[in-house]
Amino acid sequence: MERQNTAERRQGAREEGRPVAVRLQNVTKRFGDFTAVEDLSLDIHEGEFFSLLGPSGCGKTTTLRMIAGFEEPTEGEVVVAGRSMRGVPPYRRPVNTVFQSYALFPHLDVFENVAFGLRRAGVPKGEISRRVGEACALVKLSGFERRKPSRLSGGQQQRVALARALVNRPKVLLLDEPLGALDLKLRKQMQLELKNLQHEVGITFIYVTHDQEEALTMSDRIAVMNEGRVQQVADPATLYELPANRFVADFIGQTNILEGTVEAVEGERAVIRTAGGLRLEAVAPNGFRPAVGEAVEAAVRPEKLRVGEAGDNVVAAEVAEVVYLGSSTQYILRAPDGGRLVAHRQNDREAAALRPGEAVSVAWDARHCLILGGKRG
Ligand SMILES: Nc1ncnc2c1ncn2[C@@H]1O[C@H](COP(=O)(O)OP(=O)(O)OP(=O)(O)O)[C@@H](O)[C@H]1O
Repeated sequence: MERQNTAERRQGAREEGRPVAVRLQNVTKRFGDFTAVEDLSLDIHEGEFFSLLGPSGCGKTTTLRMIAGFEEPTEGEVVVAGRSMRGVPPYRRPVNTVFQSYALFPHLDVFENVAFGLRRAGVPKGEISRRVGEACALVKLSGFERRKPSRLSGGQQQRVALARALVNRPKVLLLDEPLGALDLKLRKQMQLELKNLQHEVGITFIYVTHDQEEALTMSDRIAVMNEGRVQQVADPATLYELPANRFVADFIGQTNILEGTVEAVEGERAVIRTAGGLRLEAVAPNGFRPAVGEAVEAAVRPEKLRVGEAGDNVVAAEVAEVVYLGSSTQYILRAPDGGRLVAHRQNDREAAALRPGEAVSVAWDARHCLILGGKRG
């Protein structure tokens, strides 16, 4: 817990000075006796690309719907641009939502789909024309204004949905898995486009996804959620390099978890003994200090494991499985204590591939082996 707070403080320093666009203050949402979101507090800043990331059912969409006004918190407060949103209906909030299902009007062309809200609001014709033109240009749909949605690709339809949300000039854009219906290649392309677009318009984006790679690619900061609770809020590199707990370490990327008992502690460094008798050096960053005798878990990323090289921790292992991944090869290794380790090695022409059954040594540095705060959670 202490580590999480330190990471948040560090983040806070970087975001300081930027006004808060959306503040969630001790927000809880219950459906009957089920708690979907529990005591959630977050500040999202103006111009930030902020993602809510977590597995299915962790409460991301419910959080977004409370900001949009489709749900009211059971407890706590949603504040947008300094104003409490309690009792404010969705259409009066300075936010707009883009959903995974684009919900375009099939009988209207691109221009009219984008213009729809402006017409209803009685915006003068000349201004509608100008603003729709600008919004279409932003999402690279100039020239498509007279096409019907049925004659657009999935990616283009999603761009229409974006243009429609941006044309009202919201302070905050809420995006609920907006790329979920696209194939992988288009999805990757749209991730970069969305990030560029956000940079260009400077609007706060709050993005919901269960895809960690997507969140890492696009976000300034990410809140990782599980079972209705925020686990850690940090920028992508901090989440990856300094996960606050086992859930975050497992959810963001791949990781090896080593269980052991603390034998010695000196400053940030600690020595752990695994149940199978391996002696490992590790670090406990961010002020967290394990006690001697404490049962802990430590995490080390597969790409930090070096096969056949030296390091602070060197373990004799046997290659159990070799998985070719294109740019890298994944080695599943059996350690002498019976543990399983995953190592990644970049492929290059010189390095001969290892074979199952081969005996190897595997090494990693103590600074890459992070103690996660034990089994207290
Ligand atoms: N109206 C509702 N009534 C009862 N339970 C609900 C309601 N809305 C959501 N829930 C429950 O709250 C939990 C969180 O749902 P939510 O949709 O916020 O999750 P999520 O993280 O967005 O998941 P997904 O990625 O699957 O959309 C789920 O267990 C869900 O079943």
